[in-house]
Amino acid sequence: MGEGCGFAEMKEWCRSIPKIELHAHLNGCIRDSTLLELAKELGQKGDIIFSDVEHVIMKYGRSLTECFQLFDLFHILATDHETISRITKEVVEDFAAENVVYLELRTTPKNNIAKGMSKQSYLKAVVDGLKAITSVDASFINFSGRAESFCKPLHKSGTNDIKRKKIYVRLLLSIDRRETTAAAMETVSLALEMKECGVVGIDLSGNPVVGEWSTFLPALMYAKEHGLPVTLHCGEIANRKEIQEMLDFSPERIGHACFLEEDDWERARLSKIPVEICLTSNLRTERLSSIDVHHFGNLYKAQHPLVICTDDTGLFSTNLSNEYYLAAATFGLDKKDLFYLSTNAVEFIFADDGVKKVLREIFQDAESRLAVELHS
Ligand SMILES: CNc1ncnc2c1ncn2[C@@H]1O[C@H](COP(=O)(O)O)[C@@H](O)[C@H]1O
Ligand SMILES: [Zn+2]
Repeated sequence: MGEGCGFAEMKEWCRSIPKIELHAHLNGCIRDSTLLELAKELGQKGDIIFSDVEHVIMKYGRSLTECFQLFDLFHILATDHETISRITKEVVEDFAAENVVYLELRTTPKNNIAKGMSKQSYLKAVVDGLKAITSVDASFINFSGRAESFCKPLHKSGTNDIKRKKIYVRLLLSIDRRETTAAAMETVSLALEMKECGVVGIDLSGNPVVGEWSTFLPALMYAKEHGLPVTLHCGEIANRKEIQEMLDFSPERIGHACFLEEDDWERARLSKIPVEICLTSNLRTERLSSIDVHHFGNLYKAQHPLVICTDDTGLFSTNLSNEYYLAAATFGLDKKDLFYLSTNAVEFIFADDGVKKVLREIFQDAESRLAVELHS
């Protein structure tokens, strides 16, 4: 960490600077308090045994396998449309509260016949959650399109209230590795239909030991052909063949990248593919022996395009400010380094140039405001 700067001061700096979050899964970011409340309700209905679930929710360390068991539980707790809207609203409010100015929130649209849910109605519930946000100014709509009326925000911000946090939110639709080619195609078609509601790209995620690359490729190619950017969970486990196939696909970004080998990195370096770095997630799921050997160190030194992200704030009890702090504390970054790391992330977002322009202005304003600290 930068010399002459105490822990508390650095933590406050990480919280106060504007930040960009590009890798956060909706259901992985549910507040513990909300999960407990939902679990209590289901416990009272006799659908689950609350004491068992409470123990699992409050547990600190989780293996990668346990994470996916836990997602199955989260999906039971947050199944209906109302709950999806509620968690969306809360997650955006939480990111805005720690000065995230642009959030690309990803989520897997789900078909659930028992709940009368289709992928489309799931996404509508997410958008309803965005519309319901009142405590911060959330901008999430591409106004140019035909779905405008469906997406109209319900609440307008008060123009005199200069203290209100502002956050741009865009959505990535995730394909779960358990899904079939047809289901993956359905997600990509939905993303194309819902572009005007702020959907800006596609993600491939889910348990990395499940599924085959060839199953998802047709849908991902379809996205590419229609100009929809793609980010892939790549190399979360050591699967050499799949990592190479993923790099052959040339996604717009990759997440994790824990198990790339030297020649994979050579390709990644040449193509300058931005990497979404999730330090706490990788540490907790034991993707590396200790944080100081994380590939962030070498990539940062090599000035490779990087963006610090959380992955699952709820699951890993973290937030974006904490991830910036962890990077500083582990790799000796100072205030200025962190600020420019955050600023550079603007260039890797999937939203259009109009949003990029606004974000660049937000960072320029912050740079002027923080000039003394940045240049001391
Ligand atoms: C820990 N590392 C990870 N690796 C791979 N996929 C992950 C993940 N963390 C989360 N997800 C993916 O996101 C889903 C939860 O959010 P949504 O239901 O989509 O909102 C999980 O079910 C999983 O598919
Ligand atoms: Zn992830």
